[in-house]
Amino acid sequence: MTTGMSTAGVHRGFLRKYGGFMFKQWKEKHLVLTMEGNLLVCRDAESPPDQVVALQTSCGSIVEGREILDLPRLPPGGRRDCCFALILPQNKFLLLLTDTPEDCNLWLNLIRKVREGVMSPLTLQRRCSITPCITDRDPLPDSGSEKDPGSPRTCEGTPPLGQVPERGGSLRDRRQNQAAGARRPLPNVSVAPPHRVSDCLRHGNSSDARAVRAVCLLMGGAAASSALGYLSSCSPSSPLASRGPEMAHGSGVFSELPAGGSFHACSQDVDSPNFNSFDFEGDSDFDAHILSIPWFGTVLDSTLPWFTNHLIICHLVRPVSLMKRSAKVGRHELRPSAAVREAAQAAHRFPVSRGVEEWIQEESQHLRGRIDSFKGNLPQLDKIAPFKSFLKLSETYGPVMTLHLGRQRTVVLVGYEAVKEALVDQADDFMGRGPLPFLLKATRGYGLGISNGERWRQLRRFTLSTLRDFGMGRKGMEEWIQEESQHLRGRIDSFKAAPFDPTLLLSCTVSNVICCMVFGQRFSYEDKQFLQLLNIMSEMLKFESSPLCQMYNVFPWLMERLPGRQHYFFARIEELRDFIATKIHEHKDTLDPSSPRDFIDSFLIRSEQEKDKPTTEFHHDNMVSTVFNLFLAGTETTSSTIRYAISVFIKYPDIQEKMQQEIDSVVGKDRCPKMEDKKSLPFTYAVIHEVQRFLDIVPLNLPHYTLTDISFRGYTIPKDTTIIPLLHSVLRDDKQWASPWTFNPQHFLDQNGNYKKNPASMPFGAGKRACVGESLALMELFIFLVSLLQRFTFSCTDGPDSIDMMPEYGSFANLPRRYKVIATPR
Ligand code: HEM
Repeated sequence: MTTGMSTAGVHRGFLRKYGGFMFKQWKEKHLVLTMEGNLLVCRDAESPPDQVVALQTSCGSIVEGREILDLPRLPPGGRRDCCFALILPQNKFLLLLTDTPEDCNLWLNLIRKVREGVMSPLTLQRRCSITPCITDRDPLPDSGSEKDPGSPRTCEGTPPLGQVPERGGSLRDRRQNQAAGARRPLPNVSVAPPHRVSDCLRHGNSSDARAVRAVCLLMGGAAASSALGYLSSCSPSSPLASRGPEMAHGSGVFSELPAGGSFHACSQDVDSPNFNSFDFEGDSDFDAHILSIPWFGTVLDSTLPWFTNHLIICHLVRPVSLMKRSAKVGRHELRPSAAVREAAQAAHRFPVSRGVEEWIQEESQHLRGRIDSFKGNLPQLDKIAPFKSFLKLSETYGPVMTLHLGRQRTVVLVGYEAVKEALVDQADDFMGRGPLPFLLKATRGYGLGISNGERWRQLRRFTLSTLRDFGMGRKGMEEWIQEESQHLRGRIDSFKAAPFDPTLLLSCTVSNVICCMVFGQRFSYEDKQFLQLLNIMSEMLKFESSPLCQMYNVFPWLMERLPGRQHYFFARIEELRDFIATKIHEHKDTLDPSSPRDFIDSFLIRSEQEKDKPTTEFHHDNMVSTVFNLFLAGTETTSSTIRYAISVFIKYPDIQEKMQQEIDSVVGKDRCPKMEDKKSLPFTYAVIHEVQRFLDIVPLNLPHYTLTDISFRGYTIPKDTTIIPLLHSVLRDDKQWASPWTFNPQHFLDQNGNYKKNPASMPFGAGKRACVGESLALMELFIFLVSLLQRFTFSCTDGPDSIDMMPEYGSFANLPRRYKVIATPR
């Protein structure tokens, strides 16, 4: 635990906080004692305060640990003499626990003196002899980002971006950092303060003793009553003391409830860390998980009613299990609604009565309010296509804007200039990958795609060099693709110009290329296991863009416990992982270290070489998950792009015809196309790039992440900020494209009809984290599409007008619409 320090204005430090009427769990909090005599209780050093205690006006008294008669159970290592409580108005109190008695005394002395006005906090700072860990900025709630010269502009409805966190270090260190950051001021748009729940039963603001009892009953019963008892007995000045006898410990309806510690004795499920993360005080795992994947979180609004209902039921599960030990409480004749009663009974076979219903309803309103505050800017976003909203918001807030997607601070970079400056010019600063709960689960946190730091560096270098060794972007790979294109054409021939859906077939074709590289083999298009795996991958992509997956990314701990289709998908993912593990096993059995056949062989050889290195990243888990990454990322992206290109051919027959003429004149109808031909096929190559630009398959990019505080365009972006380099805005940037919203191959052609590169063509991302499969994907797109047009003309039954070029937007990927196509041999 860090201890507080002060010089220039603020006393900062960590204490553990206990607040509200019932004891739930000790939470680590960041406390700030300000010059004005406010004690700010923050989630962490960067968050705006969850609670502000004006010591001179709001703190009725201070009670030390030894005076507390019925102290709730302390966490491991906790000591009574490290504890004290601030008694606040409206029956609230704040219980604080430090690591050491010295810290406790320090905080007590400072707080007492400030509260009693013996010293102004300013004087205190001068006298205080603690090691300095200071800020020269005042983090009062109203000092939001308006006063913060270094934060990217914040959108309306957003809590202010936290100031650069004070990560230890001296004032001099930080001044140097600031100088280096060359921060510049930006006016802040009006900022909604974080929502606060007032008059909440659970938080004890109500003066209705009956209601408070119900809250105790609902939210923690026994422990809560003990806490109330403690307050009554240790603080005669507390308003609680005048509450009446039934509120005092040991009296009235709670008299037979066990002591505070018994709260922890309830079922394991209820006591699990994840369950306890149901904390509506804004300081728990709940916050940590909520909307960590920004675009997935956008469904929260629409799913809120569902979520709230479930929360209430979960809410009940806890008290009901506690009531088992205090059954006499039942004489209040509380009766819940049928639904709630059913859920409670199903969970615990315990009758609950009706009066609770109203309180639950009221509580649910507070809960909704509280959840609203968690949503940050989410209500402002399009739920299906959040990238559209980002683009719109940037018209007001500029190309570098801060949003809070849920509680996750997120900086969105809009337009080619901003994205290129970040990903390319400041590649080192922006190379972190943001955490994606769904992918974390699927990969168990291993593998290239999701990792950071040394693991990522090692895996990325190895993957790139190994894929190149096996021909990625080279002749060897070209031959594989040519061979695969023959299989594809043969298969399409077999449809004899009848309409067919090319989706699965194209997945087979593209996946086989990856399979050659990774597993050293291709699969027949009839292979049942192969088709099964492709089905899983396509289901996964759909799942990733679905509201269910978004729920998972927002509330993984909850969705893990609730029944639902998510478990089906995770089971399917396990099948995919099992398949990979089996292949690895087979490779081990047949490995010849002097002659690696594919990616897996190379990985096994490297694992063997590093087997005595304790920090090696070349182990089984990283191997399975990296192969998983390649298999997944390399299949659906490329095959969907080919499918979209076929839709373009049908929609614009003149473009198709022009390409065919060009191909006929350069490659002819019989020779296999090769990459070298692209120089002589400028129109064809331009169309392929325009297809990628217009499809915009990964509009938000994969999330990046700041691994340290960084300076960008004069702003300081704190560590642990999610970065969205909005690829959609780059591919539609009107400064870079003549007609960004129209399909126009001229975007990639100069006046002489030669192919012209455009640096804003970034469908693969850019910089250090850019797609490792870019050259492979481009080769596949070129060879497959050219060889298809050599042999077929594409159309559909309902004619070009029936083709909708707008993809099906998803929160993760934009996928082309599915059509039955007709491939007429030429
Ligand atoms: C049209 C096809 C493809 C598109 C549009 C595409 C797009 C992307 C994008 C936008 C990223 C994220 C870049 C960033 O974070 O800034 C990415 C990452 C990645 N792609 Fe692709 N990709 C394609 C094909 C492939 C193929 C064929 C492979 C496999 C060989 C592949 C493997 C990966 C991997 C492993 C990553 C993660 C890289 C890392 O985190 O360091 N992709 N891709």
